[in-house]
Amino acid sequence: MSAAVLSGKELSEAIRAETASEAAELAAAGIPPRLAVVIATADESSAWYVRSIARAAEKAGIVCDLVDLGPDAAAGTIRETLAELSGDPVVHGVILQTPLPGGAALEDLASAIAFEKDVDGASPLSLGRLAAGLPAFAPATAEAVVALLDHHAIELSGRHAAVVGRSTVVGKPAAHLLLDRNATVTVCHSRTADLAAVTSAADIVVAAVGRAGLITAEHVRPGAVVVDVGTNPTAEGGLVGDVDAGSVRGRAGALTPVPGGVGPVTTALLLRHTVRAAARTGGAAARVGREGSG
Ligand SMILES: NC(=O)C1=CN([C@@H]2O[C@H](COP(=O)(O)OP(=O)(O)OC[C@H]3O[C@@H](n4cnc5c(N)ncnc54)[C@H](OP(=O)(O)O)[C@@H]3O)[C@@H](O)[C@H]2O)C=CC1
Ligand SMILES: Nc1nc(=O)c2c([nH]1)NC[C@@H]1CN(c3ccc(C(=O)N[C@@H](CCC(=O)O)C(=O)O)cc3)C=[N+]21
Repeated sequence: MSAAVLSGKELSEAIRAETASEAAELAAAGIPPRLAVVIATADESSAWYVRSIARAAEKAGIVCDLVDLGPDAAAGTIRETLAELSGDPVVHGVILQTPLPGGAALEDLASAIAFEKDVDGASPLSLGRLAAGLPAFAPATAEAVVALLDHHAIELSGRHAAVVGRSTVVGKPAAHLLLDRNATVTVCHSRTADLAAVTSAADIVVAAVGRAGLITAEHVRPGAVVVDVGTNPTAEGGLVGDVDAGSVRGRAGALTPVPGGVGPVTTALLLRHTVRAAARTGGAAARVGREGSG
């Protein structure tokens, strides 16, 4: 048996096409959607993401500003930059890349991102609302995990999902989204005593750790669905996941590839969020305009 390949290509292309047409409408209405990417890291997987965002934004007709503060930026500088972008009326979306310098916490700095511009759902307000089941942008990666499973018609309700990783960017929000879909969720992390025992009891394993090849066949129950979120740079200049695809492929029922799985869907959803954020400010401006002239 060889696991089915859960590609993100078709889904990401569909989201990008829809996003491009919404962006064109907004631009025609005088509201060109604009995303600011704040970078304070030399991390190679972040660099992959930033390149992917910039390329996809250009194709979708979204203006993308890369604000690179350097890997030694002080937390105060990052915070001020986020506050400034939040106050800039031509910017509709703001994302702060992780990891952050000097152990700064994303959830602390991201509180400087205005709620309506928090297109990667990183601020405590967005995350709190997500956990409470209230409307907010979900972190694009966590949303991509569920969107990719939905796209491939994988049932979530009543199934046991093990999420490996508990970051604010992926693990925790992915657990909330899966819970919202009536999965029974276990969250694992670096102190989990027997990782293989937990993950091999699950129907769905989501790996979001950042360690190449951590998840091997012994972590996976025969026929389980495995979602590989990891994007680990290789010495050859490529990307590999957290899943040892060579061994897991022969045991899992389905597996997302890296590259070409969760990554492209993440990028597409971030751009969709940006366009939706722009549409909302546009709607508000139009209302103000009507009220002003009426
Ligand atoms: N494809 C995509 O769209 C995206 C990919 N990524 C990639 O996903 C990966 C994870 O990213 P991110 O969540 O930001 O990373 P973080 O470093 O913030 O979090 C990693 C998590 O993995 C846990 N962990 C570390 N070692 C182990 C272990 N041996 N066993 C079990 N758990 C472990 C950590 O536990 P603890 O909390 O105890 O330290 C932590 O919760 C990275 O490769 C990143 O590049 C990220 C976002 C989007
Ligand atoms: N606040 C924050 N949110 C993140 O979501 C976040 C982050 N910080 N820091 C870095 C990691 C890493 N990450 C990736 C997303 C997509 C690809 C991606 O699109 N990869 C393509 C390959 C690259 C390409 O060909 O475009 C693929 O998997 O097919 C890679 C990496 C998001 N991250």
